[in-house]
Amino acid sequence: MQNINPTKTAAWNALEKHKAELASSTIQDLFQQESNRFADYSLTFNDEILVDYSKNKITRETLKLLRQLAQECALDEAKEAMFSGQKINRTENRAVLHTALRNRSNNPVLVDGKDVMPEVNEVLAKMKAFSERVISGEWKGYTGKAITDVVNIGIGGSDLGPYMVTEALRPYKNHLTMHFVSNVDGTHIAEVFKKINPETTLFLVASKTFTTQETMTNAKSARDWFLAAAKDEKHVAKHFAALSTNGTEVAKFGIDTDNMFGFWDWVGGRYSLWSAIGLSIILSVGFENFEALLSGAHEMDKHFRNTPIEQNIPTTLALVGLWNTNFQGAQTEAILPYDQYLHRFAAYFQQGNMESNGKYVDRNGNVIGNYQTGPIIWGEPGTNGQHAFYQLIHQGTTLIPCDFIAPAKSHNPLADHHNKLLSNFFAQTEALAFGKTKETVEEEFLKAGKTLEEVKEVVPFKVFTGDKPTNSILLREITPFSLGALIALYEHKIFVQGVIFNIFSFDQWGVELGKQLANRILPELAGDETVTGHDSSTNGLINRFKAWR
Ligand SMILES: O=P(O)(O)OC[C@H]1O[C@H](O)[C@H](O)[C@@H](O)[C@@H]1O
Repeated sequence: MQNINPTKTAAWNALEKHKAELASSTIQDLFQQESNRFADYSLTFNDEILVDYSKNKITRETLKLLRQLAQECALDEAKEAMFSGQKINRTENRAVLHTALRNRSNNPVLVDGKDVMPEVNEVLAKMKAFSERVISGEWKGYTGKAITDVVNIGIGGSDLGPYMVTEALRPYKNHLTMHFVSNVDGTHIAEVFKKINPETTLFLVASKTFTTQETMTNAKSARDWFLAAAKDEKHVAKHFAALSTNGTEVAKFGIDTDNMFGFWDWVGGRYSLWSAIGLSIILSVGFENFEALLSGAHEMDKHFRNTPIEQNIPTTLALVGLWNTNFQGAQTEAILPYDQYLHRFAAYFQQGNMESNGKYVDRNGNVIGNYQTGPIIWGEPGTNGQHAFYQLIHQGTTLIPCDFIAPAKSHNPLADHHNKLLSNFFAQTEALAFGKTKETVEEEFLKAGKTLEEVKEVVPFKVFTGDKPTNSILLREITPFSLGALIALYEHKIFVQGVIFNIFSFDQWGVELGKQLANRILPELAGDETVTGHDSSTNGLINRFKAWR
């Protein structure tokens, strides 16, 4: 992977000039100039996912220059470095191979000269056998009863991915009730304890490192709660499994390593739902559906690796996103799924994108001064968002590019709900792009029998400038396969942007300082003594906490 400052490329320079030339055009103008924008600026994956990026302020020239930028930043070489197991996570000296976890072709993938596929397949086979026993009821708890509830204890990548997918695939669910505990706030696990029975509950302790404070604290409380009922430590083996890379810590915690499902340091936490961390997904929807999820992602991996840049969906979305943040002034990106089952999708990619590309130091170790790296990611399912924050997207002073995502086919085709839902999706992207002029507002008033004199004060507030960029991602249906492909699409989008930003997308040093300071503060919270070792604000807060608790 080369270390190229994107702003030093010829393409970046040309994009700056091009941006100035386009400044006076609106998205509406571009639609008037090009009658076929939809056909020319949309791509289809596998006849299952349509990506329409026509409602962005881009032209053929914009795309040509953005593609040139990707080439000048050696994107193809970086892609091959990732897929072939090179240690592109240089600050941790690790390969980045979530693609190997879903490598359904089984072609060898080498890390340090060793093919990782046999181990990947071995863990998959172990998860299959285990999940079948639990789902069928053959696996019994300590009083001989079958498992009814599964509690995944994990945080960050060991929670967001499996939780998001489990929710997204609810239509494929079996009888097991799933719970996800992440927060170290005792409330989170205490509320789950109220709903479960120790005799019929299986705890999955999901942690890549098996040292994460929140997860280990929750796991210990789960164990204490379980033993309060089961009494005998030997019963732990029937009710606790570990999903981790750290066998030593798993054994120390007291979980039978027969019940451990391993993965490897070349799986990033936020890219780990495809690994043993996906066991809760398998328990919820069955192994076959998990395999279909892997297959969907694998198809997207092949598309990303092999499709020329002009038709390459993740690359195109990455380039359009980069254009919006670095040349159009956007700082955030909203992800707006018009599908209730995808209600954690934005939260999942908040970690995916912001932990990967929220970096201010480039691959040479220099502070980045003159371009933006990862955007702020946020979002909520439509139409809820429409009644909450869309006001600002339509009429605020900040530009917010949005991804609208929806399935054509609903899993719950109730009366006309789905047409209503989708009419909102289409209408929003139309409204954001084309707006509403002063003339139209006045015309509407005239039609309603008002005079222009009567309404002149209110007219400005009813004008929509439009010219707001959106991507529309329409899926035929949310299936395990299409969901796998959709997730992989976003993962690769993040990768492409990270390559061009010249940053390391697969480390996360930015989360460490807070943890370090919390470890220093924790013992200070124990006694009643006044704390004086920090700044006045931190001292003041700690001391008031001690007085009030
Ligand atoms: O899976 P674990 O080792 O418990 O890590 C859980 C999470 O914690 C860390 O702070 C990282 O920021 C995340 O990337 C990670 O997913």
